[in-house]
Order: sequence, then structure tokens, then C-alpha cells
Amino acid sequence: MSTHKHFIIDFDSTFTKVEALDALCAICVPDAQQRQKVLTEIQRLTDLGMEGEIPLTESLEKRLALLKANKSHINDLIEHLRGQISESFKLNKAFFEAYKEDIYIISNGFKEFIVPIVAELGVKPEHVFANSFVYDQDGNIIGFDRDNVLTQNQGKAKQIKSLGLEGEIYVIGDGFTDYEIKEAGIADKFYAFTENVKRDSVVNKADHVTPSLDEFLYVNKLPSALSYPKNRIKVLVLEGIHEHAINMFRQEGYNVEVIAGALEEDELCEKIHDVSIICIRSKTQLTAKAIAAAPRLMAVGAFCIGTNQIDLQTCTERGIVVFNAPYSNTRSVVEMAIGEIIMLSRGIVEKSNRMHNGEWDKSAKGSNEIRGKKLGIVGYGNIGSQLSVLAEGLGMEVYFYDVVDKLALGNAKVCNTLEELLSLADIVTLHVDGRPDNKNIIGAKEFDMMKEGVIFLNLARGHVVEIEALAQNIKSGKIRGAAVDVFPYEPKNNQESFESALKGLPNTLLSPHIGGSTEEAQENIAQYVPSKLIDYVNTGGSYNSVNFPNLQLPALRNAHRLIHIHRNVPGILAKINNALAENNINILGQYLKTNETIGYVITDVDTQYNRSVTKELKQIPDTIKSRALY
Ligand SMILES: NC(=O)C1=CN([C@@H]2O[C@H](COP(=O)(O)OP(=O)(O)OC[C@H]3O[C@@H](n4cnc5c(N)ncnc54)[C@H](O)[C@@H]3O)[C@@H](O)[C@H]2O)C=CC1
Ligand SMILES: O=C(O)CCC(=O)C(=O)O
Repeated sequence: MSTHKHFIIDFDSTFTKVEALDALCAICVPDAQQRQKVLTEIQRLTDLGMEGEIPLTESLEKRLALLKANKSHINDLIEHLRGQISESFKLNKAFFEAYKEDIYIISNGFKEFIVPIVAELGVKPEHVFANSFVYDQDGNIIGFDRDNVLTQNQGKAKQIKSLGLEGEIYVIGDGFTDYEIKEAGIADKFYAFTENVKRDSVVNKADHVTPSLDEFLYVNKLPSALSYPKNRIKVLVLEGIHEHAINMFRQEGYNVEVIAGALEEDELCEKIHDVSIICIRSKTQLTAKAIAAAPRLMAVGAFCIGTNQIDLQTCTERGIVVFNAPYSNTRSVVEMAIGEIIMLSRGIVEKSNRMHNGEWDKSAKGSNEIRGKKLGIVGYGNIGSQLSVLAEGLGMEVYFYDVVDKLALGNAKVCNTLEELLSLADIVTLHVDGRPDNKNIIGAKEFDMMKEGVIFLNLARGHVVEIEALAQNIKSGKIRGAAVDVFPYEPKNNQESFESALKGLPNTLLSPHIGGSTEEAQENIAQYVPSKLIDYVNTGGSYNSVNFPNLQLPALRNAHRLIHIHRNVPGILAKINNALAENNINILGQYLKTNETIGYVITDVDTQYNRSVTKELKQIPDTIKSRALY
């Protein structure tokens, strides 16, 4: 049996983002310094009233006395408040239209500005219960209607009781006086609204915390502008990702948890169980076990280039999209490699260390220009090829070896085998990706092939080089300088100490995996990856993903989007379309792309359709994930 529901909504900091009297202060106190003082005091008094620390009448009297406002200020205030309606309220205008008979605004504010603002979303003026200003003959606001029931203790509860509403009463508000309605036994449920302000004393009393109106509509199965409330999307951000990313997620309305370091598998399994999006860098191992512990995981953000730390196959099989930042730190790695090549060629590390010990050794011995030297690049991808261009600009002779055919840039020369490259290069630098097959591609045998006195760099991945063999070749002097940025085992945070056979070796530059760690790169990455993740959530767009069939989708307009991810077996598209046809659903646009593992189908349909079709789509055999988007 369905019961009639009534919705009681607060105004200040709920219907609007701001407290109207704060906004009035900004209008009627022209002097900036004075305004700040008055505002601080007004906010203090508002909080005391809202949190039930002082009677509301006292809070109001004191605020109005401070304001010294006039009738002429009210129009400006209304204009200002029009732009301050809470985002999720604006978005859900359709709810206000559909339920206008059941929506009431009950506020300790003033009708003079509340009525015109709530009317913007179709709330009936006769459903607004608030106070009224009292003016003197010059139009100055000198008080408020003290006979109004809302000035009394438990005023909101008394006001609602007097309406004699039958059915269930739900209250949405941010203040203590809103909770009091439930406390007085008048409301069935109190929803603490935290989109604009979060008061612990109120949140702790609430039946449910609603970070936006979408959440309220979702839990009460009411029509909502969004298919899923964004606050339900939990994002776990690890490994010191730039705060720009965190801000982007928070602005989008996601529920974000930030942890500075990486997590071990077991810790990760515990943390990830309710996570929808996980954001990592190169350290966190997203293994099959961790993925299995994440039933809600829909997307992974790798805030770096390499994705070898992620079990991509399992992600794909589970319908979890992975995005990385394929170019954002390329330049940073290249610049570091160039700098290190010069430092090592001049023996600067050794010289600097000796200087710190008071030793002055002015000599040119073992110190060389890089001009005219042969640079051997292993892995001629984005980093390798950009390094090639810069190195040539510095007068180096560039050779490269790649497992796939690559266009040689400038005068760079291709080597047909790794052996060929290793035997001719004065400087060998690794820029291969971290695929498992690349484990120990450089070991004792490969070091033997290199020239005496070679300089060696690894800024790719730790497991690519046999560390013991590298250490021995440095000790023997065969390698006269080495720079290593990546290690088979790297500490999971800045507190863990670093252990390696390379510690203390001569002319050896060790760096804590910072090839891509520049402010420029991290900021670029923190813009690029979140924008891909947010787009995927909002539109299903998978363009430039690492593991999904890449679909670039049009924006969703006057349509609902049905997203279907399935194992790549024959006949699924036909089954999707059968289900749609049987429900008489008109297709406005359809996109399909597959890869070896999955098929990705996006279907845009008219907004009016039998919603139960979404269940039917989930039940199609071989379905991995399916969601409706609007
Ligand atoms: N130290 C750091 O902070 C950073 C390290 N990296 C590492 O650098 C790697 C390369 O980055 P990009 O150039 O952007 O990747 P990319 O994918 O554009 O280039 C990698 C190239 O290596 C080639 N390759 C793979 N295995 C090979 C092998 N065994 N022998 C010869 N060539 C091989 C590939 O064919 C490809 O052309 C990343 O995968 C990542 O592991 C990337 C950024 C920062
Ligand atoms: O900055 C990081 O954590 C990782 C950089 C890196 O290795 C990459 O981008 O692949």
C-alpha cells in the first residue's frame, strides 16, 4: 500500500547554497572591512541558532540588529539568490513540478525573498511558511513578526502540525530546527542535507544523510534527473596524486577518500570493497585478488603511463575500464634522462660527493662532452622517440632498437637487434614498457655485449634489469656511470627505507621513481585522468582507454543511454535489440565495438520507456555489466 508523502524543505543552505542573511550583509554593508566583521558575527549567530545553542529568536534579533537592512536591499538580495539555488535542486526541477502539491518550504527566514526564489522551481507561494520583516516608516528593517509561530520554540514542528497533513512527512534540511520536527514526532524521517554545509550535530541525529537532492530522490525511489546519485560513487585515491584530481572528483560530487601511500594487497582488499573508482600510480599492484574484492569497481585511473601494475585482463573480463595518462609525463622523463646523461658523462655525482667531504679535485679526467657520442635507446615509443629528438639537438648520434617497426626521427638510425645496439652505444638508455616479457631483458649477458666504460640508464621499469648483474658491472668499472630511477622492489611510501645492491656504488645516480614527478606532469595527469573517468561515468565514453573498445560518444540529449558490457560471443547485439523491440523501445542511436575479450554496446533510447528492460538486459547470458544513464 502506498502512503501519501509530503516533503518539507528548509530554505537557507538547503534550497539555496547560502544563508540569505549572510548574502544580505554583503549587499547592505558597503565597507569591506566592516562587512567582514559583521559577516563573521552573523555566521556565528546563525550557527548558534542552527545548532540549538541559543534560541532562534535571539539569534535572529541579533542578526537583524547588526544588518541595519532596508526594503530597498531586498530586490538585490532576490537577484543574488536566484543564482544561488542548490545545484541538485536546479537539476531536479521536474521533481518540483511533479510533486508541487506535496512540497512545502518551512523556514525561519523571510517570505519576502523566499517566495520569489522557490517559485523558480514551481513551489506554490501558499506552501511557503516563513517569517515577515517589520519595517519602520523609512523602510528600515527593524524586526520580524513575533506572532509568527516560527519564532516559537519548536516553531517548525508547530507550523507543520497546524497544516494537518495526512500521510508520511519527510523533512530535508541542514539545521537543528529541521531535526526538531522529527524530534517532536511530527515527521517520519529527517534527511540531513549536506550539499552546502555539514553540521555534525545535525548529521548525527539524521535518519539519513543526503549530500544532494539526488540521494534523497534515489533512496525514496522518486523521479530524479540523474540515474545514480554521484555521492554514491566512492573514489579511492592513493599514492599522493595531485590535489587537482581530488578537487575535480569532489566538485563532481563523488565521495572521495585519499590515502598518501600505496597499499599492500591485503590492505587494498579491505579498502576496495565499496569503491567504484580507484586511482593509483605505479606502486599499487591491482591484482586479480584485489579486483575480486571490489564488486562495485567500474573504473581504474592509472595516474602515470605504465599499466603493468594492473591486471588488465581481469579488469577487462570484469567490465572495469582502465584509463592512464599516456603522454602527460613523457617530457619530464626525457628531460631527466638528458640531465643524467650529462651528469654521468662529467662524473658530477662523484665530484659533488667528494666536495661535500672537503675534497677539491679539479681535473678533466674521465669527463666528457656528450656531443658526438652514440646514444642507444632501447624502446622507441613516446619517451624514446622524444629523447631521440632532444639528444640529436645536443649533437648526439642516436641509435635505437624497438621490438616493433618505428619511424626513425631526424637522423636516428635503427638497429635490427638489441645486440647490435648494445655493442655500439656509448650510452645505453632503457625506455621499454613494463610488460611481463620484459623481465630481465638486460642481464649479465647483455652487459657483456656493451662497450667498456659505457653509461647505463634505466628509467623504464625495475624488473627489466637484473640488479645484481648491474651492480657487478658498476663495481668492475665496465659501467662507468649509471642512473636508475626504477627498482624491482620500491618502498610503498616515504616512511619505508630503500634497500638495493646499488646503494653506495661509484658514479651511480639513484632516484626514487621520479622520472615523471614534476609539478607540470602531475598537474597535467591530474587533469587528464579524472576527466576521462568522469566522462566514462557520465557518458560511457571509453576513448583512449587502455583495455576497452574505444568509443567516442555524442553527448546525451533528450535520451536515456543503455550501456551493456558483455563477453565477446556471437549474438549479443541481437539479444539486446530483441529485448528493446519486445518492449517497444525506439532506438535513437546505437554504437558497438568489440575487442578480443568484451563487446561494448551503447544504445540511446527515447526517455519514455519501460524501465524493466534494464533488468532484462542484465539477464542476457554473457552480460558482464549493464547500466542505464541519464
Ligand atoms: N621513471 C618514470 O617515472 C617513468 C617511467 N615510465 C616508463 O617508461 C615506459 C615507456 O613509456 P612510453 O615511451 O610512453 O611508452 P610507449 O608504449 O610509447 O613505448 C614503449 C616502447 O617500448 C617498445 N618495447 C617494448 N618492449 C621492448 C623490448 N623488449 N625491446 C625493445 N623495445 C621494446 C614498445 O614497442 C614501444 O615502442 C612506460 O611504460 C613506463 O614503464 C614512464 C613514465 C615515467
Ligand atoms: O609517477 C609515478 O608514480 C609513475 C611514473 C611512471 O612510472 C609512469 O608514468 O609509468
